[in-house]
Amino acid sequence: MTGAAIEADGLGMLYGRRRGWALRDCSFRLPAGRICALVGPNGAGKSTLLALAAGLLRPTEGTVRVLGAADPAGTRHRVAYVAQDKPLYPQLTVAGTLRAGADLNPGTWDGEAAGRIAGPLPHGAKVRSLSGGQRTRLALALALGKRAELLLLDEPMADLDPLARHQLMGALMAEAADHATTIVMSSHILTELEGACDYVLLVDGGRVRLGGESEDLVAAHARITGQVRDLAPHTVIESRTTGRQLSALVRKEGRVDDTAWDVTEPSLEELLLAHLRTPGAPALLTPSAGGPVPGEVAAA
Ligand SMILES: Nc1ncnc2c1ncn2[C@@H]1O[C@H](COP(=O)(O)OP(=O)(O)OP(=O)(O)O)[C@@H](O)[C@H]1O
Repeated sequence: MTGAAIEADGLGMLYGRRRGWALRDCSFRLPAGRICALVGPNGAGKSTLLALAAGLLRPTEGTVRVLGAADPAGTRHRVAYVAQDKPLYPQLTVAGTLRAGADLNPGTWDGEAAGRIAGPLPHGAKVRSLSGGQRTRLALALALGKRAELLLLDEPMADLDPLARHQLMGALMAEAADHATTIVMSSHILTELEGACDYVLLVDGGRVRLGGESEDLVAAHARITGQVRDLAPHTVIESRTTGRQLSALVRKEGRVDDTAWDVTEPSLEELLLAHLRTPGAPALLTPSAGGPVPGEVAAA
């Protein structure tokens, strides 16, 4: 098994007693080299999880190991974190910001990578005069220039125009492929993540609900349509009946009887939406994400 970029064990975060848990009982593993989509509704705990992994918050309970280190704060030089509000020094120019990136990362700074991302920006302009999307581009340029092993990106594409989004997503993918960089990217744009990410963590209500390779998570489910009948032994994530017709998304327990139903594979977006609509659906982690290895539970 490859090394883990992030390993969380019973991770919990309470900002204040009256606010309730932002994150609770989170245990999962993210193998190194993956491009992971971090999805979930507003307030699910995505930013909290990223800030814990970046070592900017200390967990209230449990642990999070990052690149093998027990204290994520001690591994910041190997991690680049782009927060949702893209904090930058407003009085610096674009060129000055890139120079600061080089000064702060001696020996590892990749000026060419940063330059490729920052290219379209007005280099003499002060950061405070940049639009939201331009600031995002600059923050991503700093993150890529750092040549980090792990990129933690909190809704990086939210304020980019579609062309910039497409281009920057391509640049991130190229970075990941060339340098085996692990990327964790939170986003609400499920269609965009589908083509780009090979790993998924779905967080809801402060807990990890789905975790693993996108392909394996999709393959563990089926969309079935046909005459209304008992769906056991499969776990129903959501279902709808119209007259005698049934349409359901199920988690497969063994083979689905395709003589009785039309069986198709759901898209990743369909799968995520179904789980978001059904907060009570049981959690599923694939073995690489720390879930049980098939057969092991029965043998135990
Ligand atoms: N600094 C903070 N102080 C107090 N509560 C906080 C703080 N940051 C987040 N929270 C609370 O923790 C919970 C999780 O918030 P978080 O920002 O991690 O969610 P999120 O999934 O990133 O949401 P969004 O998709 O809206 O960005 C929410 O209830 C939020 O109100």
